[in-house]
Amino acid sequence: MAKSTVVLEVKNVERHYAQGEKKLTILNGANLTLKRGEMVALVAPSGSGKSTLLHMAGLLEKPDAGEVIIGGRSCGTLSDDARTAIRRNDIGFVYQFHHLLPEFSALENVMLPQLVHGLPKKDAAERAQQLLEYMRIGARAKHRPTELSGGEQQRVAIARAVANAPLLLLADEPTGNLDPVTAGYVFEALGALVKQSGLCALIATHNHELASRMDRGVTLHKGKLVEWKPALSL
Ligand SMILES: Nc1ncnc2c1ncn2[C@@H]1O[C@H](COP(=O)(O)OP(=O)(O)OP(=O)(O)O)[C@@H](O)[C@H]1O
Repeated sequence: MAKSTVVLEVKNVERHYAQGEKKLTILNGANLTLKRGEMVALVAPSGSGKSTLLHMAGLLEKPDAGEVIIGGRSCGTLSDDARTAIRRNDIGFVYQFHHLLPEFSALENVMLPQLVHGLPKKDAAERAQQLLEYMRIGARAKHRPTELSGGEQQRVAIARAVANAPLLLLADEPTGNLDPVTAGYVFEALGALVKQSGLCALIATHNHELASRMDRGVTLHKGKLVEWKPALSL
């Protein structure tokens, strides 16, 4: 990665969808900068474009205008292969539903991306175990997803997302499917990981309490990102 501590830059990003004859503008000059070690909440009403923004930042979709820069590389003009490589090496994704592979243990689920990355099995297993310990579920490493609680499954999913030491973690409602206490545990584990590893995270959430515990918050207003204040009722 470049020397700069800036990991993600979203610059004047626009995204429009066709709705019949009409043009639906979702992002309209969205700007955002994320630095190493930062955990930023994305709090905005349903349908305002949170997932759309995460898709742009995660190189899953291309903006209609503007630029996404990751680790100093402007991604718009890169080939599909280069974008896939950045997605695989530098970005971790966490979703509301964990999408763990049911036939594999927690440990194996965290090992898999590392094996795909070419890491020897022994090293992948060691790192996977370390990450699970870090998420305080090391003792459940041999269990399959169905033998784990929702919060435990989500912690495995987070460990898997950071297994290849990405620069950037993008999470779409990672605690949306959990009760408030479990959501708090998962959030704490995620926060500790961000601080410890120096990655940065953009986390879409409807949970204002969790959002207020992050370094800062942003919200979407008329397609632009503006600072979010915990007191604001959205
Ligand atoms: N491929 C698409 N084609 C047309 N419209 C789309 C497409 N994807 C998203 N939209 C529309 O764009 C808007 C923003 O969607 P998005 O999923 O980004 O919202 P969101 O803020 O993540 O919502 P939620 O909190 O409900 O998940 C919505 O009105 C949605 O219907």
